[in-house]
Amino acid sequence: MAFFSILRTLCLLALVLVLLKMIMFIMKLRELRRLMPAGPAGWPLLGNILQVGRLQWVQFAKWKEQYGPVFSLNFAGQPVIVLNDFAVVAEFLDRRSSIYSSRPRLIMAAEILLGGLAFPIMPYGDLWRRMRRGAHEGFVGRASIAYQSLQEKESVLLAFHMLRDPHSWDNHLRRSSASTVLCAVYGWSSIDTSRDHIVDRINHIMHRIAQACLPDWMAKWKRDGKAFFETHNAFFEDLLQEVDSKMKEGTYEPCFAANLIEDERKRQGLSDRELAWLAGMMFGAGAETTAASLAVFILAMVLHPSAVKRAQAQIDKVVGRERLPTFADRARLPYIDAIVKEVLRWGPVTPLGVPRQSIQDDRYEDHFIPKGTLVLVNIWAVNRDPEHYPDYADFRPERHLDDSGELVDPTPGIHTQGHLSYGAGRRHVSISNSLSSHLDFLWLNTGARICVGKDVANQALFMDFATLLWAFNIMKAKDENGEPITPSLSDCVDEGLVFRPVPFKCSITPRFGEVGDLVRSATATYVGTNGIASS
Ligand code: HEM
Repeated sequence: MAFFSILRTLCLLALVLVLLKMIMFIMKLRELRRLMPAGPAGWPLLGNILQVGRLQWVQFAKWKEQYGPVFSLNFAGQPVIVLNDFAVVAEFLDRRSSIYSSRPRLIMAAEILLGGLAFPIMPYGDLWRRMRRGAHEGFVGRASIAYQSLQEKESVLLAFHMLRDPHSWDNHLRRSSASTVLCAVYGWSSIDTSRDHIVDRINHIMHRIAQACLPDWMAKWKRDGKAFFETHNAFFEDLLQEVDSKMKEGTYEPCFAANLIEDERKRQGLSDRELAWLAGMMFGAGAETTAASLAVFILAMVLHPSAVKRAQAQIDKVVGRERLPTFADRARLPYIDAIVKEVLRWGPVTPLGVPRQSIQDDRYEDHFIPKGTLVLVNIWAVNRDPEHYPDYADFRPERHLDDSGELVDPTPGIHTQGHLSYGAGRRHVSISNSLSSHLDFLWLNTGARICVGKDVANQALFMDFATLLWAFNIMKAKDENGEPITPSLSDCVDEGLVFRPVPFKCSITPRFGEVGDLVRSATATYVGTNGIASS
């Protein structure tokens, strides 16, 4: 009897202690929120987690109206700040980049399941710096030009598949983006269905990585533990090994992986395992983002026939109707580059970017921001910053052009991209490409987290947009009564970190009689008449 009464007293004591600890924790959090930038009040333990909803960026934009461009949240004890306009992004991610360039440390997800080798979500540190340098040398500035012939070829193949089966346009965009990045990384010739399982597998890994940004208790798969890492590690190592063997036989195609193997072995910078993951992550980060931006382009063209008309007039003048566009036409097709910028601004496919985490205590105006704060950049809201885009809801490529039709930056002094869809991470001023790329390299010491694939992505989007607009009319589909179907502007599909428009019907038809022959003969010069990759 006495034993049970002691046990009961001990249990009660333990309960009181737990309650006391919880109360102290809640009070500490309250005090912290009081010092941090103002933000919405939340529930006692869960904080604001249940208030954000599916389209978090839209809710964040509403809170911006109430609390200003920087506000704080509490995600079950994790302090968070959200940045919502260009000025605060420049303040935190450019001027204070040495504090705000890291990523949250996700022990179970990033370190155990992904072996600490997933570069896009890796906290700032020596391995990130070495991998970023490898990626930078392979993709940024002048290095991106090496991929232009591959991108021209993939655009022709994309047009070929569109011509054959326009209804499956979304599949063609996905195949084309996957193919472009895989060929750039591993030196393959254009992919066909036999490589689909590889694309599926890398996409599967990237979806897991996207979930890695969730707290451990929200993702059941994290319990799979080390087996996940071992399986996928072997997969990435095999892909790199294939390139290495071809290099030894002298049968390889120049590509990012081959350059990495050659340079890093000389420099002893990255181990074979690290190289294998770096190459795999470039595909993972680049393919779905580009494919989703292509889908936003189709949506924008369907909804804005005047932009299609103006683009096609410029293409007809510069390229004519006897050949397909190439990169040699780019300087004389500023309207197409303006469409690239406007598609990325208007429909950012990573509306909240990739989360950052601060690495030391900081002060902003009168507020305190503790070390370890999660930093979310509301790219969607920044791209609608009314100070730079008064008519932000409209799709208007002209905003990126001056009166003579040449490209200008609608966000002068802040960002040369004209939008924030590639993230941020170093001050962008108007400087030449090579100087910019040199500065990016120096910036590695303080953190240059902006998308490392942005130059390659801009090129791919330019070439695909120019080719599709040269070849096709892209319009609303009609329903059974002959009425045009207007696709939804706001619905989107959540693919982890990437959001794309919900699938919609549209009409993609050749613009003039010779398109079919010209596209078929261009395709044949690349892959031969019998060897055309099928989707
Ligand atoms: C339209 C296409 C693309 C979009 C919208 C996009 C967007 C982004 C964004 C928002 C970030 C986070 C930047 C930050 O934290 O500030 C990022 C990072 C990254 N992107 Fe892209 N991206 C695109 C294409 C590509 C391509 C084609 C590649 C590679 C070939 C690539 C490779 C990466 C990598 C490796 C990172 C991580 C960089 C780091 O953490 O240091 N991306 N991208």
